[in-house]
Amino acid sequence: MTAVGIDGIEIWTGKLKLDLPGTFAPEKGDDPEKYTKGLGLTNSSFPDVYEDIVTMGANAAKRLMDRKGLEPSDIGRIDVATESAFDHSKPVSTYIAGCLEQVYDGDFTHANKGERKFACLAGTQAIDDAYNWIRAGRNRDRPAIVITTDTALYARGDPGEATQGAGAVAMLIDEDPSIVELSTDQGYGSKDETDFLKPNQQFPSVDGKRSVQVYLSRMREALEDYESVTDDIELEDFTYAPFHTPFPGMVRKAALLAYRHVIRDTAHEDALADEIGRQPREDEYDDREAYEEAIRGYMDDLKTTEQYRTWYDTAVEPTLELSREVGNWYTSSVHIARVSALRDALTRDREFVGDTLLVASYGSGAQAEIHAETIREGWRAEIEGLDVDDQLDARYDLTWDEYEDVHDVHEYDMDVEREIEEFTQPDGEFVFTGWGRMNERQYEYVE
Ligand SMILES: CC(=O)SCCNC(=O)CCNC(=O)[C@H](O)C(C)(C)COP(=O)(O)OP(=O)(O)OC[C@H]1O[C@@H](n2cnc3c(N)ncnc32)[C@H](O)[C@@H]1OP(=O)(O)O
Repeated sequence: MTAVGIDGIEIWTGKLKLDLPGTFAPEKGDDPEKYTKGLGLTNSSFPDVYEDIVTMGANAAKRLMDRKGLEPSDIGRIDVATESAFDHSKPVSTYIAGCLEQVYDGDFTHANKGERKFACLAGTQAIDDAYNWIRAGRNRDRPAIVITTDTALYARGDPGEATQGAGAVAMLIDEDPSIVELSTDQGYGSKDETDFLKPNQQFPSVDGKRSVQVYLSRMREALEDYESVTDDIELEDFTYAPFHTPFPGMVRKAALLAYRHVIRDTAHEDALADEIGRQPREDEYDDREAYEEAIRGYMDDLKTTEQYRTWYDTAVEPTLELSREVGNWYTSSVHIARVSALRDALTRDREFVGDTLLVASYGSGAQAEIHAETIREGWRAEIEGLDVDDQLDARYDLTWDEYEDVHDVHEYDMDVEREIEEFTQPDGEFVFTGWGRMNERQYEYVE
């Protein structure tokens, strides 16, 4: 079977940043370590006044097409995954295609375009759609572009305000891919939940604490489902485990649960038995409460063991590197976790071809999905070509007052009467220019 997977990746970060321990924490009267140690975040990216989900997505896609030497007529499909769409009918992919057609010869007339929604999970689902379309032989040898793009903003004063972010990832899905091949095996955990939702509103209604529990429950179900269709998971089989990362502290919780689950009844559990005992089994306890208490005690001990720390520091911690610097990018979040892992492999000069990633995606509302990916021959050149560090370094560092202005500018229902100047100069990129006669958002390319 011909391999299908991710052939190219480009990232576009919002061009502003908010320093969480330095600027946000003092305003909120919080200890800065709540952000750096608790949530695990240093900065959040924000869009400048001329940026939005279309400009960020189009800018990432243009970089991808230029890098890969592609013209619009080469592309068979453009899918956008977002939970920040401003149009209930016209998909964001048409706006992005319209931007790209301003700068390339030819057009995307014969490309199938769409928009995928399932909170932060939608990007992974859009990759699935592209994969299935290629596997079904309907692609006429053409690749698909999948774009994940979000302005992850919460209402001012909501606890979620600490976990905002903005950015886009563009990925080329193709046969014989350069970066990773996707597995056919997948595990799902899915339930109707009301933990985080946006019923006809821009900012989420979110029950933050519950959303954390829902994430963990759906991930456990997805892992069990994945195990049911594959051989038992061996930790050694996966070099990295990129998770959906709303904030790194969330992944710290998920990774510990996953580790406990995977090592049960294995030599890893036996190896830890002298130090922290064996995992509590439910049938050893009189009631559920006592069992759960015992599990909590075991987990507290487990996370301090050298065995666990070594696995976490090698397979999980490196996937959090970009997230710490940019915050939650919703649909892009798991995809920047994968990029962080690949960048770590590059830094360590790993012999990486043929290694496997265990990729765990999640969307509120709620569904988790787990699959494996195998590293391909061309990964190194693709990752070396990314300029993420330059983009992060170039971000404008907002003061608190500027942050409030930027949040207001991007709130759809707020009429900002005062003129707010852009903080950065657009340079070789798409920008938002205003509204057209049918209330459509309009864009231009600035040289
Ligand atoms: C959108 C999705 O992807 S859904 C899945 C995740 N959900 C979200 O992202 C929802 C949006 N976010 C939120 O609602 C909020 O930001 C939350 C719920 C994540 C956190 O809310 P808060 O109540 O402000 O923070 P909280 O008091 O729980 O502190 C966060 C962490 O920092 C820790 N912390 C607090 N102060 C400190 C400190 N001074 N030093 C070290 N750690 C600290 C807390 O103990 C907690 O860690 P723990 O959960 O491991 O105990």
